[in-house]
Amino acid sequence: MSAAPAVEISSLVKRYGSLTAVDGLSLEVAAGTITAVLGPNGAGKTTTIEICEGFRRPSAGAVRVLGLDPWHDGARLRPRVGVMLQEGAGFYPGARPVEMLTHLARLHAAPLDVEMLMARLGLDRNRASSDDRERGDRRERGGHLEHGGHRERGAPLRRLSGGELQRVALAAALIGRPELVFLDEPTAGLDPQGRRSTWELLDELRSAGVTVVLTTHLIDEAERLADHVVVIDAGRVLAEGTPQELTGGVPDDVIRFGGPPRLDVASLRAALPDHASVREVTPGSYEVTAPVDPRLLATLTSWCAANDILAEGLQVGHRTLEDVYLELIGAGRGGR
Ligand SMILES: Nc1ncnc2c1ncn2[C@@H]1O[C@H](COP(=O)(O)OP(=O)(O)OP(=O)(O)O)[C@@H](O)[C@H]1O
Repeated sequence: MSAAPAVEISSLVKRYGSLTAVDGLSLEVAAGTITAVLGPNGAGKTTTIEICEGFRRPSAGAVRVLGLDPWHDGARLRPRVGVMLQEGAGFYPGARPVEMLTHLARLHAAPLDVEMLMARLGLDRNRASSDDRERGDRRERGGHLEHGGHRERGAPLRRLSGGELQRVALAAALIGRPELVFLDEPTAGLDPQGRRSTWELLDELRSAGVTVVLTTHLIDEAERLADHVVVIDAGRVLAEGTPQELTGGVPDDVIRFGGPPRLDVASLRAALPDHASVREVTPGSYEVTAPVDPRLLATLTSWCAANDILAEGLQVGHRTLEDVYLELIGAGRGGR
């Protein structure tokens, strides 16, 4: 398919005073795909996404979203794009989720059904939950129950848990049936079921042709969901590709094992072939990175035997996206 990219970012720069948060970043997001943007705190992910959403003005470079300039064409873009901000930023705290979503739905030409969306995101439970009743009862006993409606209509946003607010924020991004959604850490703080149902919903959106751009700190989320992963740090793209490309591009395999803390890794390193590297990842947890073959494994276990070390939980495995990510970030920081 040769559809135009949903998002095109070219040599983007964003400065906040003397700080350069985004430093010449270029990126394309193919229509109908899920792109995950990974990077450490302060890498420039939110800034980049907020520029795409039209909330921030670039210092330099060009951004096109659905073929439009988000800063100048915001009014044309807004009905076509869903935006999920962190922790429901900007919501009216006194509104109940159903009220807010119904209000947002009215602003769109062909919104999703509010009840259906709330049910899909587990927000219907909030509307008449035992907790809710308890809160209502408590207030009733105190003589402050507001026109008896609380039980029916659910708790206001200010009383929701962090995870519930996240779900409301996601619902708000999706209610208008957007062509493209930007999700800033959509599953941060969600329980495992919430994370799973969010992933299923995002899978369905992709099947329906919606383009999804999300930021996340959860590598497994990127691996599970994304067609395309972009790793950024210090406002630049360090690497990008499919999860398979990112993990498969490097031929090395990994052997992991446990033992006493502070083993002499230099001595182990010296016993192994030249191209192998050894590190103590956390105290007592070791990683040997090299193309693994039976001889390498035998050399490793012989070294352990000679040093009276029982290698616990010894495992041969391929590098995960997390391995690759940590190496990229480590290399980027080492080079600075
Ligand atoms: N409005 C602002 N004014 C000044 N500096 C800012 C502003 N917004 C962000 N920054 C700085 O820009 C850098 C990038 O921030 P950004 O929020 O884009 O990072 P991030 O990758 O989203 O981080 P996180 O994973 O912690 O959300 C940080 O150093 C941050 O402190």
